[in-house]
Amino acid sequence: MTALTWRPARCWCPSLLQIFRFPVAQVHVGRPTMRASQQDFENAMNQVKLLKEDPGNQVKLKLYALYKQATDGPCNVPKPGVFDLVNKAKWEAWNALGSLPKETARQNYVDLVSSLSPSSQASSQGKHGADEKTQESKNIVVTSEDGITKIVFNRPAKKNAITFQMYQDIILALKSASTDNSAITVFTGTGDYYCSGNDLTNFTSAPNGMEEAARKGAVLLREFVNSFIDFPKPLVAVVNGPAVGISVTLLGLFDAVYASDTATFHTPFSQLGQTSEACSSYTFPKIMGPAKATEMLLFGKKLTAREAWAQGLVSEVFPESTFEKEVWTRLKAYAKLPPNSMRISKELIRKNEKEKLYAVNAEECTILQAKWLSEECVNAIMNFVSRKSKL
Ligand SMILES: CCCCCCCCCCCCC/C=C/C(=O)SCCNC(=O)CCNC(=O)[C@H](O)C(C)(C)COP(=O)(O)OP(=O)(O)OC[C@H]1O[C@@H](n2cnc3c(N)ncnc32)[C@H](O)[C@@H]1OP(=O)(O)O
Repeated sequence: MTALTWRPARCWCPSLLQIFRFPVAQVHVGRPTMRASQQDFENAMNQVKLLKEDPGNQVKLKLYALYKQATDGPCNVPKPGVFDLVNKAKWEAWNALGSLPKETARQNYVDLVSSLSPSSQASSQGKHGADEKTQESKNIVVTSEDGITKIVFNRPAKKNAITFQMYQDIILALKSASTDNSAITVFTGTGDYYCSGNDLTNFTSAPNGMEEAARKGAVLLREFVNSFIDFPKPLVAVVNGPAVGISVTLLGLFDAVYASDTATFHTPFSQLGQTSEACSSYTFPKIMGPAKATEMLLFGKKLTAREAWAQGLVSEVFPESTFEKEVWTRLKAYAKLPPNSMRISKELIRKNEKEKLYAVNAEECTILQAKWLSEECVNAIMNFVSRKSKL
């Protein structure tokens, strides 16, 4: 891809983007900030002018696109001619953001700029080899090679149950993967489970009281699910074993789901005194019809991999004996496809649903925040936590 000209001393303004020869930089996006204010945005624009090193083509296009989306909203200008490479690249980057809300674009701009600051780069330098781990957490392991960023649930002793920290690590991993130089992103699990869902002991640590824990949990869950709604690249689940709860409902926001024939899909929300999340109250009826969605989300029916495939939740089922080999061979081939075409086609599909998905996620989190404080939920959690002591 042609390089873009970088003039750190000059005022950073998208119209000054020229052509120059720099390798594409991998960007470690900093921990997500809360909603960015106009002042944060203006500070970030000034911070860009002070950058001493060229951040690479992809980052510059990302900055340009987020700046335009935050100031002008969705792309509203005609596409430049095929030979106008720089302006066409800028147009495509901006257009790929679709109907991303201005305030989200502003926040993402601030997050991206903050990750380019020297302190953030110092903490990430020297750690990101082509096939090395690109994330610190031991329970979420991120590697990147062959054009694939792999995000692994890595807590096999607890069936890959998701802790508070793991939610935050996944948000960070998706932000980083959205701007790295991989073509697709894949989730999978270590051990015999894909993921057993929310760590139910998350409910037992409420140092500032249950109401505060529930409020914080709802904020975390909403941001977590939004990071899947917003993810711009092809997102694939390699379901290597049983999947429970939120690891199942999130599949409705994935672009492809490949399952071993040992995988099962279980959403025991009613049994836990809880309700559906990750937009599944909208995506599951759309995917499998209301009757099948009810059996899963209300009645907690556990599906085999073949049943999940028949209901449209799973793209393809593979024999356990050949699962890993077949799936990774296929994904490495897919990762060689033109990334911009895949990204833009995904945006064409997703942009029609984004606003609806944001709204569904917000409503589900509000209802869950109340459910977590209900007697039904508290009793169910206590039963789980004390079940082994009753044996
Ligand atoms: C006050 C409000 C607080 C709010 C907090 C908010 C948090 C942030 C957002 C939350 C998002 C909510 C939306 C998500 C919903 C869900 O995901 S609901 C589904 C939750 N998961 C489950 O209900 C599964 C529970 N686990 C099991 O049923 C069984 O463990 C199993 C998965 C069927 C496996 O059984 P088995 O093969 O018999 O192995 P076990 O011995 O049971 O498990 C091995 C060890 O792993 C531990 N473990 C497994 N799953 C979980 C889990 N989900 N949470 C915590 N721990 C889990 C299990 O306890 C064993 O541990 P040890 O006993 O120490 O060996």
